[in-house]
Formats: sequence, C-alpha cells, structure tokens
Amino acid sequence: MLNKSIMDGDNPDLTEERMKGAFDTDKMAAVIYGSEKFAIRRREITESISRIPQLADSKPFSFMTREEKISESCRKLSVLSEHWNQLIDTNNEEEALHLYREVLGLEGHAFSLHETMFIPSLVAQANDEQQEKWLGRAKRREIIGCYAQTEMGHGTNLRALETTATYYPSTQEFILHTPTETALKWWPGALGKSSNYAVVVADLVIRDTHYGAHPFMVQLRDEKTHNPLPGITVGDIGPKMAFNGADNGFLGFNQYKLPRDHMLMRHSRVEENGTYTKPPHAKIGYSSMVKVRSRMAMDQGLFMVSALVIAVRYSAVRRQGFLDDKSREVKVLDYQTQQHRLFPSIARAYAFIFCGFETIQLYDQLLIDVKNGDTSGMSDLHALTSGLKSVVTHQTGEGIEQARMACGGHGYSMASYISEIYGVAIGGCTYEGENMVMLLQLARYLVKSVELVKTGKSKELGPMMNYLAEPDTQIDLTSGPEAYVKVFQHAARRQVWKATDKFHQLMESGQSRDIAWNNSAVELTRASRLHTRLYIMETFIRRVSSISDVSIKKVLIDLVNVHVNYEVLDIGTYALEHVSSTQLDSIRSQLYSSLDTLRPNAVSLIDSFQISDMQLRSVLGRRDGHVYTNLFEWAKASPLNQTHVLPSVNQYLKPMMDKAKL
Ligand SMILES: CCCCCCCCCC/C=C\CCCCCCCC(=O)SCCNC(=O)CCNC(=O)[C@H](O)C(C)(C)COP(=O)(O)OP(=O)(O)OC[C@H]1O[C@@H](n2cnc3c(N)ncnc32)[C@H](O)[C@@H]1OP(=O)(O)O
Ligand SMILES: Cc1cc2nc3c(=O)[nH]c(=O)nc-3n(C[C@H](O)[C@H](O)[C@H](O)COP(=O)(O)OP(=O)(O)OC[C@H]3O[C@@H](n4cnc5c(N)ncnc54)[C@H](O)[C@@H]3O)c2cc1C
Repeated sequence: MLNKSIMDGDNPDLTEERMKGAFDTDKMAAVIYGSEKFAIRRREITESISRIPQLADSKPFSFMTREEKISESCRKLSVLSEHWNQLIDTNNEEEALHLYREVLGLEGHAFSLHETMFIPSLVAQANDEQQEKWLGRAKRREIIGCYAQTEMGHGTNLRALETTATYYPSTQEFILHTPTETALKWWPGALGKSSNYAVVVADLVIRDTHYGAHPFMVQLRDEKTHNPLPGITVGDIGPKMAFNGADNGFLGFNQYKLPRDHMLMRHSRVEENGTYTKPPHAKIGYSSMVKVRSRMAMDQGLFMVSALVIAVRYSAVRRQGFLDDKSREVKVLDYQTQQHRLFPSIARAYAFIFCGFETIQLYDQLLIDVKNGDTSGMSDLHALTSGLKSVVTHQTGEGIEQARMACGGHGYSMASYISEIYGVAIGGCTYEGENMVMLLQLARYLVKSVELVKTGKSKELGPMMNYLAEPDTQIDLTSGPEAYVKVFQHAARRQVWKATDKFHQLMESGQSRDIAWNNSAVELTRASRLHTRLYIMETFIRRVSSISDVSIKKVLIDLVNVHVNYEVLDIGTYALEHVSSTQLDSIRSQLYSSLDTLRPNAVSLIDSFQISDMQLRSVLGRRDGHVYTNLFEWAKASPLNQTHVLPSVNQYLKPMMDKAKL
C-alpha cells in the first residue's frame, strides 16, 4: 500500500484519493522528518499515546473555557510525568516536541516556555556550576520556568528595558527592581500562574554604569506553596486572540534581592567586588531568541500543514457543482481555483520544513562553536533567521487563511479548528521580534554586504551573499528550476542594491544615518523578503535534488515546479525587470499544468506528514473523512445543546415575547 492512511470504513472519496497516490507515504515521512528512524519513532510515540486513555482530551477543546483548557493541560502533564521515560528518549528534543504536540496541541500549556526558552537559556547562558545547580532540576521538571524579557512599554528595543538589576559589592547581591508601570514584564508565556522560576532579562547596573540587558535566574514562587515570594508581583495578562491554554503573564519586582551567582555567567561576569567582564560578542545574550527563531521555519511549516491537512482532505470529500459529468457533483479539489489556493501552500510548507532542518542544525553547530570560543557565525545566523522567521510567519498566515476559505462555511466553524491554528501561528509574526523589525535586521546585513562588494571586498561576503556581486545574465526559462533561482537572484540583487543606494544617497544628501535608514525602510524590507525567498527556493531545490528514491523525487519535483512558477509570478513586479510579460504568460501556463500534475498526489502529500487526529483536533479534517456525520455529532455535543430551553430564554426572551402578545 503506497498511502499508509488507507483504512476500511473511511470515506470512499478519500480512499480513492489515497489509492491514486504514486508514492509511499512512509518514505515521504522519512524525507519530511529528516530520517526513517525519526519518522518511525514519531509513529511509535503516537501509537503509545493512544494506549494511555488518560492522555485523551476529556472533551472537545473548542467547547472548553480558558480555565478548563489550562486545567486539562495540567492534568495531562501530570499523567505524562508518569510516562515520560517509556514514551520518549527524554534527551531527544524532537521526540519531546512531538509528544507535546500530540498530547497538548498548540494552544499552550504550563511547560510551553520551559522547553522552548527556559532550558535553552540555561544551556546557552549558564556557566558549568550554574548548570550543575539548575539544569538537572529543570530537565527533571522539579521546577517550571519561563523567559521574562518583554516589558509593557518595550519589547522590540531591548536596549530600553527598564527593569534594573543593580549590583551591591557590600552584600554581593543584585537588587531587581521595576521602577515604573511600563517596566512590568508583560507577555512571557507560562509566567502568569504556572512558573516558579524565570530567566529574567534586566539592565545590569554596577556603580551607576548601565551595562544593558543580561539574563538572571530568578525564583518567583515558593516551591512548597507556589505563592509569589515577597517583593514579587505576578499574574496572568488575560485572554488573547489565541494561545489561551497558556498563562502569559506580568511580573514586577520591588527591590527584590538576588544572590550574585544568579546572574547567568557563561559569557559575562560580575566579580564579588563588582568588576564586570564583558562577553566575547555583544549580542551573545540574545541566543535564546536566535534558538527559537531557528526553529520557526519548521514549526510554522507544521502549523500550515495542519491547516492544509484539513482543507485538502475536506476538499476531496466536499462535492459541489459540476464539470463534464452532470450526473454527479465534483470534488471541489478538482477546481483549478481550489488547487491554486492550496497547492502552492503545500509546496511552501515542504520548503519551510526543509529550511527549518537547516537552521536548527546551524543553531546547534553555533552553540558548539560559541562554547569553544568562536562567535564568528553569530551574525550570519542572526541575519538568516531574522529574515526567515519574518517571511515564513507571514506566508504561513496567508496559507492558513486560504485553507480556511477553501473549506467554505465549515472552515469558519470551530469544528474545522483552522481559526485556532491561524491565531496561534500568526502570533509568530510578533513574538521573537516583530516581523518588520527583524526584516530590518537582515537588511543591515544586506547593506553591509553591498558595501563589501562596492569596496572590492567580495571575498569577505557571508554565505548566500555571493549572488550580490554577480552581473545580470540572460535567463533561459526552459532550463529548469535553476532558471527560476536566477530570476529570484536578479530580482533580489536589484532590490538590495536599489535600497542600499537609496540609503546612501539620502545620507549623502545630508540626512543622518538613522533618518536615512528610516526613509529607506520599506525598500529595505522588500530587499530582505526577496533575499529570504531566494534562500527558501534554493534550499527546497537543493534538498529535492539530494533525494535518491525515484517515486518520492518525482512528486517532489512536481511540487518544486508548483513552487518556482508560483513564486516567480508572485514577485511579478520585481521579475518584470528580467522576464518579459510574454515569459510571465508562459510561466502562468506552466503553473496551471503543474497544479494539474500534482492533483492525484495532493491527499498523499499531506497524509505524509502523519499528523494524528488527536494532534489535529479538527472535526472537518479527520483521517476517516466522514465529515458530515462527524460534524453533526460535534454540534450535538455543544454545551448549548445539552438542554432544549436555555435559562436565558426563560429569563428574557419568553417574558419579552409574552409581553408582546398582550
Ligand atoms: C524546544 C525547542 C523550541 C521549540 C519551539 C516549539 C514551538 C512550537 C510552537 C509553539 C507555539 C507557540 C509557542 C510560543 C512561544 C513563544 C515564544 C516567544 C518568546 C518571545 O517572544 S521572547 C522575547 C523576544 N523578543 C525579541 O525578539 C525582541 C526583538 N528585539 C531584538 O532582538 C533586538 O532588540 C534587536 C531588534 C535585534 C536590536 O538589538 P540591539 O538594539 O541590541 O542591536 P542593533 O539593532 O543596534 O544591532 C547591533 C548589531 O548587533 C547585531 N545583532 C543583533 N542581534 C543579534 C543576534 N541575536 N546575534 C548576532 N548579532 C546580532 C545586529 O545585526 C547589528 O549588527 P551590525 O552592527 O549591523 O553589524
Ligand atoms: C503569543 C506571544 C507570546 C510571547 N511570549 C513572550 C515570552 O515568552 N517572553 C517574552 O519576553 N516576550 C514574549 N512575547 C512578547 C514579544 O516578544 C513582543 O511582543 C515582540 O518582541 C514585539 O515587541 P513589541 O510588542 O514591543 O512590539 P512593538 O515594537 O511595540 O511593535 C509595534 C509596531 O512598531 C513597529 N516598530 C517597533 N520598532 C521599530 C523599529 N525600530 N523600526 C521600525 N518599526 C518598528 C513594529 O514593526 C510594529 O509595527 C510574546 C508575544 C506574543 C504575541
């Protein structure tokens, strides 16, 4: 069986699609998840979870209140704590993340930031002694931690953080203090009610000198009673657009004392007498953010996939209207518009995940290099991940919204669960650095690269930047996907140079550097987007070229064809400098034919992600495809339907109608 999702009793329309798939979905899963070993482990973990009934949702998530969601996830975490070692290799981050996604879903929980930022901060920022003291406890989950950096008045501009950590040599203590309301930490996930520890980022002050943002390990709550410690004000910031299973919180300090060895001292130090040693790289304290950004292509790719699993499966069972055969309505997946809505996003999701694997590995390597004293790779990875997180989160939001609309009215129902996926995913446009700001971080690097070329130092260009020094050449669009890479290189190069020139000209005309930068900013962000999309395309093509299995490679080449045609058309206004409008017409025709080629494999391509029904939490997207029965059952379970007459009817509507009758 090529598509391993085929099961007796499934909707025959989906079974028909699965029979059409031309490749083995287990083999594709091995490509998606980086190895056959991990793809198998994922399935084993999912299978083991299904044998523990207490890990199942006690009722549909969409019918739960916020308090119920938080309580439900804590209940499951306590069940999980009995099974960690039997379910996963606890040293394997990817296995742990899969387990979390399966059991707890995406709405957040008490450990959301513990694994994501608290432990990574200790790993990257704490010295050996400090790791000895805290890392084991954190990994064993004796304590729960979060990452408290953003303040009510400042998130982006870390240099303006107001929380102070003032060192007093006389007592060998820091005093943490929140001087104003705007200095309250605001937003940290799992801070409000769950965490008893936090890595707090505060402005280090020694003898009136401000050394800027530094990380501190801070106990927030009593380990026995869980009550906030004296000097600490902490709570939940209230409901959000989505991600409401998490208690994002606020935190204030009133002259809170902290022993000297609670500043995380792997890279910078404060001696007993107050002597400060600066880190080997000024931004080394930002590493936890780079860690999460380096994961975001993968995580956002998976968010988009979840929405696409729902939309593609639904589109294969939803019949509406007619094509040639007037005796039976067609599957909406047969409409070209539906394919155009969904297939380019499938291609992007694959591309994002392949990029994600690269950036996760780059971060892991950087961590090793930095430990060995080599910080030279930090700028490259910062620039790459800044651009990637921005482009990927934006395009994921677009893709999920298209998936919702592709499900018609049912997409708007919480039964589809797409609105929750959307709400959580687009949080990524904001967290870990607001997208525009991060595009501008990449732009700094691009401008510097152009300056290197201009001054004859092209040899010093960082990875991925050589194309900026190359001359424009004639493009032969019949020469395969590489020709499309050339189109992107031309467009990105032109935009990067154009934005840099504008910036330079404004400075030459007398504007200060900051004002000239601001007046070039829209052009600069455009340059960053094009550069990043070029990287995504190149990575996608490179990964697919490296595959040896013939049937897998064939369908992924079809997907690459959808991608390159769609992407070049999408940047049509930039590409027009290098590609004629006649050539664009021919790319359009190729896109339509590539959608058609991909059509028989659409369901198998999304089944290959092997996202379980439990993880998906969508009534509309279930593997069995019995959409209408499942939808009706779900609606009947609505709390509103547990009684025929609601109290509000008796209390308000009925008296009102009765009065009107008099
Ligand atoms: C277990 C693993 C992870 C699992 C993840 C699973 C996820 C599953 C999905 C779950 C779903 C939801 C989970 C939700 C999780 C939410 C987590 C969210 C947490 C947060 O948001 S934490 C707070 C994040 N905050 C930010 O990102 C703030 C953004 N601001 C900044 O980063 C900085 O202020 C700045 C914009 C970079 C500017 O900094 P600064 O003013 O100091 O610097 P300059 O602009 O002047 O630049 C100077 C110079 O420094 C270079 N540089 C800046 N940063 C870096 C860096 N990090 N590394 C290297 N170099 C850097 C910059 O390029 C300049 O260089 P130049 O002078 O141009 O050479
Ligand atoms: C779901 C979620 C989870 C979060 N979790 C955490 C967490 O665990 N820990 C934590 O510490 N924080 C967390 N945050 C906070 C998050 O990191 C910040 O909200 C984020 O960094 C953006 O900063 P800001 O809110 O200050 O936005 P602002 O910087 O105020 O952005 C507002 C607008 O100003 C623009 N802008 C700002 N500066 C510039 C500039 N220099 N140039 C051009 N435009 C600019 C932005 O582009 C944006 O359009 C979380 C946020 C969310 C939404």
